[in-house]
Amino acid sequence: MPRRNPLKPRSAISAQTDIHTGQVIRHHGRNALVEAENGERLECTARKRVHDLACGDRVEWSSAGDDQGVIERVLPRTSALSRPDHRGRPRSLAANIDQLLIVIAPAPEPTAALIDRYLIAAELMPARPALVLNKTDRLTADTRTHIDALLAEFAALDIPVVRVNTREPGALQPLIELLATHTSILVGQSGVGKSSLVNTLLPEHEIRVGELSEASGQGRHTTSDTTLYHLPGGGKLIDSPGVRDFHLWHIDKAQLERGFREFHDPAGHCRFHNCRHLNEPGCAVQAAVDAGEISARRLESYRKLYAQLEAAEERLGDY
Ligand SMILES: Nc1nc2c(ncn2[C@@H]2O[C@H](COP(=O)(O)OP(=O)(O)OP(=O)(O)O)[C@@H](O)[C@H]2O)c(=O)[nH]1
Ligand SMILES: [Zn+2]
Repeated sequence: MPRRNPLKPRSAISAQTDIHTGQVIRHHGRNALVEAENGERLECTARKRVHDLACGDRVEWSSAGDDQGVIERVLPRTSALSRPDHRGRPRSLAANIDQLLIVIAPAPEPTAALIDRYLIAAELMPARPALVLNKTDRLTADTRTHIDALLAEFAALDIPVVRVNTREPGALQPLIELLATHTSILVGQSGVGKSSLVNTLLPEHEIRVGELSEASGQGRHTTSDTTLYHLPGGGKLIDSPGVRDFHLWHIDKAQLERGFREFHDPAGHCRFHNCRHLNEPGCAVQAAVDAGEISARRLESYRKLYAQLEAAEERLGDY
């Protein structure tokens, strides 16, 4: 057996050999519940050098006794969802999400412009967007026509669309299939049924299992904490009231254009390399609209958002 180097302190040896990976299920400040690779959960404290921990973060942790650990480092994220804190600085809410589910319902009446904004948010995270029409039991002859046209426009952009309701047994199946193999979040207007969907999708024990022990004091979970849940039908759901309320915060013009995925190809053929697709001659995005390849409404929506960004920039410039 090799002898331990007597000059090497014990702690340094363990720090080198006892590093594991895991995922943050829920956290409260520096206290986090981490799920290890083997599925076991342990309470961890993050080292001071670990900044901006978020639910869903993949971390390296070392053992600190029975069911206790120390978060040494956050591994690079594939995506992040952040929102401004009370001082306007961005704070990460959730990480490593790969699917943004935009929930709509016959009422409150959905608007295409709102969906456009969520699609920009998805593109920037980045995450795959999908549309979930909930409350299909509430469709009427009138609302059905409007909703069908709306969904068809987005389906034509290769955005997956499912139709569900929380009232009939089995009516969530298309959503369950969409959630499997992804780490998703649900977003949408107030009243579309996001809480009802989460409550129907998650078994009762999953809602409780993420709780941090009361013993750690600061680790007490509140219903507003962002939590990562394992879904019975496969896949993971990251959820909290803050995540459900998420909408687009400040973006710049380049980010705006990235959010309109069907513009990317034609934009490469505009006469001017810095074409804004507003009213420039030789604009290939406008030509694609004229040829019926891109929806005129989408270009109009982009131009409205562009004008809003411009106005916001001018206001800032006044200071
Ligand atoms: N008819 C019908 N009603 C539903 C369905 N899903 C949810 N609801 C009802 O719609 C209302 C709003 O549902 P919530 O789950 O609170 O909606 P939410 O999106 O979480 O709303 P906020 O918490 O305000 O963001 C409630 O009265 C639900 O019972 C459905 O599939 N069909
Ligand atoms: Zn152009």
